[in-house]
Amino acid sequence: MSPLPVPTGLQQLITARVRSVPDYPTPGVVFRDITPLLSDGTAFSAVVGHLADTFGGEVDTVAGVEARGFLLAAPLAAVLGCSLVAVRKAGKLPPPVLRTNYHLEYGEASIELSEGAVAAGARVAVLDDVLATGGTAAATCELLERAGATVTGLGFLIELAALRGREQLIGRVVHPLVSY
Ligand SMILES: O=P(O)(O)OC[C@H]1O[C@H](OP(=O)(O)OP(=O)(O)O)[C@H](O)[C@@H]1O
Ligand SMILES: Nc1ncnc2[nH]cnc12
Repeated sequence: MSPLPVPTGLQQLITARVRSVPDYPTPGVVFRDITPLLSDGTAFSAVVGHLADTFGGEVDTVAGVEARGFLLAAPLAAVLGCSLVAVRKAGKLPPPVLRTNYHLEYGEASIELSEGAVAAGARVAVLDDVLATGGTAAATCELLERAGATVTGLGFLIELAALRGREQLIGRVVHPLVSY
C-alpha cells in the first residue's frame, strides 16, 4: 500500500494541538502530549478520517498499542468496520499470550497479544500515537507476525524523527501524520 499525502492543513491542526512538555517523564525527554488534540472533536475526527482514507480497503484488523494507541485504533476500526486487537503491557491479558520485551525512549517494557486474537493471514494496520525509537512498533509487528498476521502498514500521529524509529521498521509502510 502507499500512504496518502497528509494535507498541510491537517498537519497544522495536529501540531497546533500537540503540547510539548520538557523533561517529562525524565530529564531530557520532550514529551508530546496528544490530549489537546483529543479534546478537539473536529481535529480528532479529521485525524481518524485521514487514517480511514489511508488504510480503508487494505486491512482486516486494526491493532492498537496500549495505552495511547488504543485512542486511535478503536475509532479507526469502528469507522472501517474492521476487527480491533489490543496489544497490551505485560500482565494485563489472561493466558495464553504471546509476549516480547523491548526498549523505550525512557525505559524498558514488555507487551503481550492474546493467542487467537488475530486471525492467521489477517492484514493488520498498527496504530500508535508516537513513533520514537521504534521499539514498541517493532515489538508489536513481531507479535502480530508470530500470530500469523501480515502487517500491512503502521500509522502514527507523530514521528520523532531524531530518534530514528524507522530504522527498526525497514521494509514496512510507515505513515506518520506529522514529523518533529
Ligand atoms: O518508539 P518507542 O520508543 O517505542 O516509543 C513509542 C511508545 O511510547 C509511548 O508509549 P508508552 O510506553 O509511554 O505508554 P502509554 O501509551 O501507556 O503512555 C507511545 O505511546 C508509544 O507506544
Ligand atoms: N517524547 C515522547 N512523547 C510522547 N510519547 C513518547 N513515547 C516515546 N517517546 C515519547
